[in-house]
Amino acid sequence: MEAPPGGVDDMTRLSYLHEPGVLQNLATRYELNEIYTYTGSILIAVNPFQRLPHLYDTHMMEQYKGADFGELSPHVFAIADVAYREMINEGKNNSILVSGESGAGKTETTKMLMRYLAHLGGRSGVEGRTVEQQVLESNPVLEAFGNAKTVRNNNSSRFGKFVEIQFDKTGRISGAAIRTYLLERSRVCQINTPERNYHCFYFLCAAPHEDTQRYKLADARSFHYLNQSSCIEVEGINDAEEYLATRRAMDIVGINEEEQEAIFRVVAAVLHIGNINFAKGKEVDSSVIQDDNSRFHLNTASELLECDCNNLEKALITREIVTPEEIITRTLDPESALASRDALAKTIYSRLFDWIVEKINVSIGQDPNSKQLIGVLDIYGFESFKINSFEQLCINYTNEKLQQHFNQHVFKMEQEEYTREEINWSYIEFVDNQDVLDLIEKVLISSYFSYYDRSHKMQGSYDVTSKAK
Ligand SMILES: Nc1ncnc2c1ncn2[C@@H]1O[C@H](COP(=O)(O)OP(=O)(O)OP(=O)(O)O)[C@@H](O)[C@H]1O
Repeated sequence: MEAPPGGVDDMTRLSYLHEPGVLQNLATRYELNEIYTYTGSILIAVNPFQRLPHLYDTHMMEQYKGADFGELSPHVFAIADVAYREMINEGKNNSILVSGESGAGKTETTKMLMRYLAHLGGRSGVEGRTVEQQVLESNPVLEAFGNAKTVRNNNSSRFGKFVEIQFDKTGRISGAAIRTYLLERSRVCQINTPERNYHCFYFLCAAPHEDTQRYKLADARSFHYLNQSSCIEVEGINDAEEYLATRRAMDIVGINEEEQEAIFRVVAAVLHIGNINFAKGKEVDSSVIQDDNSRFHLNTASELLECDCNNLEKALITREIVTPEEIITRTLDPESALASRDALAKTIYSRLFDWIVEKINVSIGQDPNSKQLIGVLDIYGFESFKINSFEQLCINYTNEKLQQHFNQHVFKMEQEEYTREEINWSYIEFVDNQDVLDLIEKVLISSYFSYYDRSHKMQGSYDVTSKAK
């Protein structure tokens, strides 16, 4: 049977279900501005790289509300609608997994899903900060601190996110929780052209003068953590406007003025920390603050962090080694002091990010009585660069794990359907990635336990119960 000229909207209807056929079908539909296509109950979205407002307006939302799956053209709203109706009618909790490589459109898709769920479960006519409004406004805040310009995407999320939306008995949104995973910490200290560091650094450098003065900030180009890349400005992002927009979004999610001040103080402190340099000290393998300029940044960082300047200096140029008998303080050579400076900056920044997420969660509030929820998982896709680090290992392992879950779920579903319809079926061949998972899980888990054993024996506190924990 010939494929229709406009392609098919469900790829299970393709006569030949192989890679060229799938790609051809997606390309044909894309040419006609049809960015969504089903494969059974899965939705494939092809990034349009242009705003298509008619696809997501209220009129469109209303059309998909309660419509049978497959009755209308494939759409992300249809997926959310199924999840919502199953929850209401069958009391089933559902999670929607949004996956794909960087720049594929996961975050945009997640936003559309949340907007639709907010439309279904929102309270019309309620003034002020509603839960759904807070959930939606958490996006710009999280994006300011967790997104950056990368080679592939000007607004790339550098963390994974699971949003759990809770509903009350009547199907209204009653609470929400945001969990984030694995923020890319290395970006805080190391970037290459044409990428940027996290947006918030540039937003803050472009803030109104009285703000930059308060944090003793100058042009973004004067900070080491930003000027390692020649990319400072991004087309389509107005950093000064985004700074104000981020502040407004913070107001909505319940981060008050004082807390906002504290957050931006920490952001500025990280920039100042990055400009502290070291020279060789008099002793062997020791270092000192390099010059007046570095001392200015050290003093400013300690002022902003409200910590003692001498202690901060000591923390950067020495290392404490804790042994069972005593604490040994060792001086660091300039190279090690730089590594210790960067480690401090990364830790402060990632803790700030976690604090912001926690703050948003407290402010949105969870509904302890909610028995019904829909989760949306926006997780980074596979990554493979010229040089890959531990972060890529974790990201790719997560994806392999999700792939395994997906295989099991889809094949189980298929097999149940065949049994239900009394169709004779034989085992379906598929690429099973269990070997990859075993390689990582068995090696990592066993080495974790052997490390655990050794470290506890060393401290003399090893016992079977603590191992079991
Ligand atoms: N449905 C859409 N409509 C219009 N533009 C879109 C859509 N989906 C994606 N885009 C465009 O593509 C860009 C990248 O999308 P998005 O940030 O969602 O990708 P991602 O898969 O989340 O990437 P990363 O993993 O790097 O965070 C968006 O900034 C937007 O310009």
